[in-house]
Amino acid sequence: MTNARDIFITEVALRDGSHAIAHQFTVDQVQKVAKSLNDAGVPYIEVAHGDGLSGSSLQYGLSRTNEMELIEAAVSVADRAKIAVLLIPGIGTVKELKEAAKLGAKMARIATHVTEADVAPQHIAAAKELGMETVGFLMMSHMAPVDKLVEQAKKMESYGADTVYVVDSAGALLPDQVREKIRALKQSLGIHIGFHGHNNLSLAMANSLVAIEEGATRIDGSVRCLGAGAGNTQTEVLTAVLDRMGIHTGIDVYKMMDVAEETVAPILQTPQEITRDSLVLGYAGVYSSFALHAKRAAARFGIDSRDILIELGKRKVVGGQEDMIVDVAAEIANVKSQEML
Ligand SMILES: CC[C@H](O)CC(=O)C(=O)O
Ligand SMILES: [Mn+2]
Repeated sequence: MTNARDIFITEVALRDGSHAIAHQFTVDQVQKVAKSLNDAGVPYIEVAHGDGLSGSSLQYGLSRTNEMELIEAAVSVADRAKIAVLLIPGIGTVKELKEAAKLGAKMARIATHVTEADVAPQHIAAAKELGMETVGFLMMSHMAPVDKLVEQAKKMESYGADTVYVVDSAGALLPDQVREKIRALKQSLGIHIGFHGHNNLSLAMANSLVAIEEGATRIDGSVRCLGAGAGNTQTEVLTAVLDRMGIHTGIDVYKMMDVAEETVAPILQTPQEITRDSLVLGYAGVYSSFALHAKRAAARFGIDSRDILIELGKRKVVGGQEDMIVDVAAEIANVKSQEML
């Protein structure tokens, strides 16, 4: 085994986990988590609102703390790790990207729906000009057949992305589907391939390992599963499993366990687990970040949140269409009240 990393893990709890705690991170929390991740040897730590730069809004959920303050706090303690930011074109703009870069963010992950890579070139180019490492992040990858995914990934490559990710936003992909997607990308592209899983069907670890088997070298994880829905591939577990497999991540297994137990667990009001809502996200193929919104809409209209999520899955709703959650809930409540007459 050499000292070089075989697999580069990006820790996403301080961005994807923002969904799970309704965007309530404080500077103190981010600083403590980022420092302990940095000290454990995690190479990339993503920090932003759950919906990426500029996501704080009534539609997506208001942040307790300005994300630029959070990024600055993370940068101030990361002397080894690079701080990454996520940007969904249209929610975030080049202006916020420049601000984040000025504060010291070194990686930009430009996220689009899996069929919409075309909206990314401007932001990828801007990130490159700012000297940032760039990632094309193809969300809701379960919604595209392999040839479509390859077409879109090639676009990301042509725009200058250093890496392209298969993003299982809904936690809906099965291992064989991950296998064929990553295999096809590996055969067709000359850049790094990454995988971002959600654990709604309890497959995030299996899917991450399959992705690695097929040649992915960039894998996302969230410590203590602090991510949307049931969370992501659990970073401390992934680190231990890869170590057992002789795959070098550069992360200290004991220190990573300590981050989970001592720094992140106390932040969670309830442990991240596969609840019936997160299970339905994976089962119906719905965005993991929709879970909290659906729960609130269900309470407001006195209906079962699973009915909302199943209907959203049928309608193939994509990220950015959060307003549909309340529409669907109102429709279901209306139908139910008609039935009771
Ligand atoms: C809404 C952005 C989303 O949370 C990005 C992501 O992590 C995913 O699609 O899984
Ligand atoms: Mn995610």
